[in-house]
Amino acid sequence: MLSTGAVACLDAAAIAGGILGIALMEAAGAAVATRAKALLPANGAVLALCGPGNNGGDGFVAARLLAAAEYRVALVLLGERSALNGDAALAAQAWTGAILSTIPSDLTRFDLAIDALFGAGLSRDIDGDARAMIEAVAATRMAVLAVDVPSGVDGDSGSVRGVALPAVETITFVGLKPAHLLEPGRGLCGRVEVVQIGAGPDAIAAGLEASLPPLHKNGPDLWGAAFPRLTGASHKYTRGHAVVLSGPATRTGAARLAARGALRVGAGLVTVASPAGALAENAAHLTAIMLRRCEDPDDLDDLLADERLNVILLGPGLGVGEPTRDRIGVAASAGRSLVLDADALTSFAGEAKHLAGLLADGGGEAVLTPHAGEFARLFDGTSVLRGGSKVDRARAAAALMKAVVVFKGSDTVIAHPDGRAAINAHGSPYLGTAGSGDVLGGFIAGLLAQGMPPFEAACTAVWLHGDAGLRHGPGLIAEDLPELMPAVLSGLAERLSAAPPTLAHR
Ligand SMILES: NC(=O)C1=CN([C@@H]2O[C@H](COP(=O)(O)OP(=O)(O)OC[C@H]3O[C@@H](n4cnc5c(N)ncnc54)[C@H](OP(=O)(O)O)[C@@H]3O)[C@@H](O)[C@H]2O)[C@@H](O)CC1
Ligand SMILES: Nc1ncnc2c1ncn2[C@@H]1O[C@H](COP(=O)(O)OP(=O)(O)O)[C@@H](O)[C@H]1O
Ligand SMILES: [K+]
Repeated sequence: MLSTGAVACLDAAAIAGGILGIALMEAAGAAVATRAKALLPANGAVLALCGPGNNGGDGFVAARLLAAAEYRVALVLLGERSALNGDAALAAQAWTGAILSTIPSDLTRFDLAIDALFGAGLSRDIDGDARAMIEAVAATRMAVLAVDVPSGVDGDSGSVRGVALPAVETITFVGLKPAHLLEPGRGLCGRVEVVQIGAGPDAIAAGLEASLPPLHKNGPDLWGAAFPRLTGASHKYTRGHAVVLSGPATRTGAARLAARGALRVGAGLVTVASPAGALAENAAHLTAIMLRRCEDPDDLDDLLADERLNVILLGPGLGVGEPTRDRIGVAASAGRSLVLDADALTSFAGEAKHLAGLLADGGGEAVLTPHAGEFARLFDGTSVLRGGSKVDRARAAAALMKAVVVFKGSDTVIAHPDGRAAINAHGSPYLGTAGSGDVLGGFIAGLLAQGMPPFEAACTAVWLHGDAGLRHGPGLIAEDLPELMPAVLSGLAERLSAAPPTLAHR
């Protein structure tokens, strides 16, 4: 993905490579016109809203092409025509129709608005004439086609600067920007289409270079190569052994949900480590998953004497306080891969640095999976909470913890301490149900158990979890998520064009 700042570098590299800026703008405007035609009735009426920069330039090009194709076009320019510069001025020169300085009073006659007010160059909150224009159009039922990003949406954070114009569709250029995936931007974009506008591979490489550290849209392209594959020689011990710590009696369900997730996603063995008082309750519900008594930190230490237990998940239903902190201390010092969720994170509220110290001392790899509330509690008092986008905050958290951070939500961000990050858009609101996050933690543990590196394991788990949510739809409860894995994993295997694991045994 590209940051908005990188767009200028990309343009400069394209121009240095012999492509004129106006050619890029013509291609961008042509793509907008093509999509507008698809949204418009024959001879439909278009309101083109053009801003003072190159986003407006794209709007002038689209307006010209639509007028030439016999659509009825009214064009409104924010600001003075004489104030237009560079390519936008050239695009305006080629427009021979009228330029209105205010929007027409009767907006009901328009079928579509092209929103070319502000794109990558939005630099402050919108007010005055621009705000009035946006509010007037937003108050109608007119469909809006946004150029690059809906005006008012900050391209890097997805936040709204004062006011934003919701779109049914957004056409962006060369690559996705963070605002297309981060809320509230994502919800304001409608359907997003990325179009190529003739910037060559060198220019795109320059844009990506300027966008470092890399930010990805989460999906199989990012982690498919690291996804575990079975061979005929695979057996349960090659698929890893995950341990999930259970809470006390009457609070054991979360751990079992996680354990079931770990097993279904492919861990060879899964053990629930349970306090004595909760053994009967856990035993009544577990079959393929093993059960061990684990009353105190010493029991956990004993359990971990078996080196084959390679991943430990702590947090779901575990309780907040000293006993949980002690168990985390033991688990961290065992040097295994850790997944810390829910109560494990809240037990270190305001003490993120202390937790980071424990993790560093143990030398194992860790994945932390806070939702927004847990994130705010854990990082209270640190610079992590100081502004920036959700990606910025996830990156800062990962750097502080020297661990992979999965900052959950409808726009889950996965961040690595080295700065690489991914935004997940593959999911469904039906995932917002009690215990859903516990299963996600289990998926991460199950993939770590199979040897995936933590960043890839976390990205994969988030995607699989989202895929399950999309497949199931209404009526989803957390128990369904592990049981959807056979279908989800078969679908993934097809996507990766790898034979489903069972074929390897034929
Ligand atoms: N390679 C690509 O991807 C290509 C990208 N292209 C297109 O270029 C677009 C980026 O163009 P851009 O850099 O000129 O910025 P843009 O969004 O037009 O806004 C800047 C203007 O808005 C003004 N302004 C800012 N905030 C304001 C506010 N709140 N209220 C009022 N005014 C405000 C700001 O004023 P200033 O801050 O300078 O006072 C300045 O005049 C990009 O989104 C894409 O559509 C294509 O043409 C082809 C190649
Ligand atoms: N609107 C949504 N779209 C996509 N995913 C969502 C949405 N709401 C919640 N989720 C996902 O559901 C999970 C909920 O986890 P969490 O808040 O920890 O719940 P719990 O503690 O009940 O298990 C997270 O993975 C989150 O990203
Ligand atoms: K726009």
